[in-house]
Amino acid sequence: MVDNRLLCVIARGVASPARLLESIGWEVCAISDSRLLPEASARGRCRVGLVIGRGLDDAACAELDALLRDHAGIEWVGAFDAASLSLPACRDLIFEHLFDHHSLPLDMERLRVTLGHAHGRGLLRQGRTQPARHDNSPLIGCSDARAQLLQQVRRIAKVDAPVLISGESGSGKELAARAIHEGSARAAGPLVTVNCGAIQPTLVQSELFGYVKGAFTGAVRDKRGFIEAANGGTIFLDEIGDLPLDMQINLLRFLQEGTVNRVGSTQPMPVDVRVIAATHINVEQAVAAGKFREDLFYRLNVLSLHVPPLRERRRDVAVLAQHFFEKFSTEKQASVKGFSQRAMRAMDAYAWPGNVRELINRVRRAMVMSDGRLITAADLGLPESEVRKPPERLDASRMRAEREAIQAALQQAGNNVSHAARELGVSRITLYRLMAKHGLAH
Ligand SMILES: Nc1ncnc2c1ncn2[C@@H]1O[C@H](COP(=O)(O)OP(=O)(O)OP(=O)(O)O)[C@@H](O)[C@H]1O
Repeated sequence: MVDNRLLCVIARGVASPARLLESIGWEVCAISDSRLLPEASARGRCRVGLVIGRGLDDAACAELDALLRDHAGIEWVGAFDAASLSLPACRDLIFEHLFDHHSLPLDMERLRVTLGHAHGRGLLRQGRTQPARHDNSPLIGCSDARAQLLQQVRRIAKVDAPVLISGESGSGKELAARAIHEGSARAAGPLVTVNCGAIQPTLVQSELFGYVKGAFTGAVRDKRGFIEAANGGTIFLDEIGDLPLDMQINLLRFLQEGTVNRVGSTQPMPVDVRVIAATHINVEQAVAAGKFREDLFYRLNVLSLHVPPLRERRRDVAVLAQHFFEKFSTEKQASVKGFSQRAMRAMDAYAWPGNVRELINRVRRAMVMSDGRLITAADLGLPESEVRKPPERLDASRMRAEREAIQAALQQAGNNVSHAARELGVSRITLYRLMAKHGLAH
């Protein structure tokens, strides 16, 4: 991977950054003038950048802010002195643009590890910039869970049996039902969606099965129900767990016989409808509690599909957020240009109890509320999350453990190398060699 280990360095207040970074093991491309940066990154090999700043002021931070914003495709790491770090503008830089930051003077070993992680992240980012949309599915995402879901949807669409979709509210059950219908042989027929929980219990029967003139007061003419309206297509019964028990038996009869009886009529009417039901409750538990008919459960659950909650497919979060950001940007002339790194981290860390629906609402609201160029975690109404450090590489942790053990042994032995070597179980010569390796002067 040597060919990609080019480090673009912008230094402010540091005389010779290339010399400072001699031992880093990367090819260093020091940029003295911001106009040279596009040229350097255009060489296409530069995935990681390092900003070194000593004695920064607000103007220098503003210049760096513009520069980093223009080169957001590079994973930037920062290194600043304590005075710069105390500046709010410098802290904003860190949170808006940087993958990680260090304080000066540099700990070369730590920096080498961070740059390695930044490089790895750059590679990952390359693979995920475009959401997996080549399949033309309305289900946006790039996680393995979403790929599996699509595969199941395709299989289920090929057969004509009833389907029971489970999943938390807002996770995309209705969207999955639509995808099944649209991928099935019934795609040219209607898709009728009924929210069973939203219909008054007294009206469920007439809404689902229809009625004939004179069936009850107000039935002034014949009316077909939702099931008949879906003839030749699919009926999607959302929140099936809310269907009253006495209605469940009628639905079961329809599933068994393929006919409906309008209220007030004894004439069964054949209908050709595929049923897809969905619920956010655990139907097996509802069956055990006597709230859902077991026979209906088995009749509906011929094919089952589970839509995982968003927190179990975190890789979809950024892609979905970006998708809806772009969608709403075209709806109205938005001044916001995207999400800040901090906002991305906050979304990544959040549990999304309301799933995709909640994400859509938060993005839409943030686009209205934001008064900056980038959406912040606060605009999204999310708590700021700590920077999640990637796990340390094994060789780096071995090095760190070795150095710490030597330092501790030397300290305990009052810097007596022979004593420390004995405590560590190595020869004096070996300890001298190790001390030199870790830059521990005696
Ligand atoms: N993978 C996805 N890609 C794009 N949009 C999605 C995705 N999943 C869900 N949505 C959108 O999120 C919103 C909620 O999804 P949907 O209505 O399908 O959820 P649900 O599980 O049926 O919710 P409920 O149980 O509350 O009815 C919808 O606007 C839907 O279009």
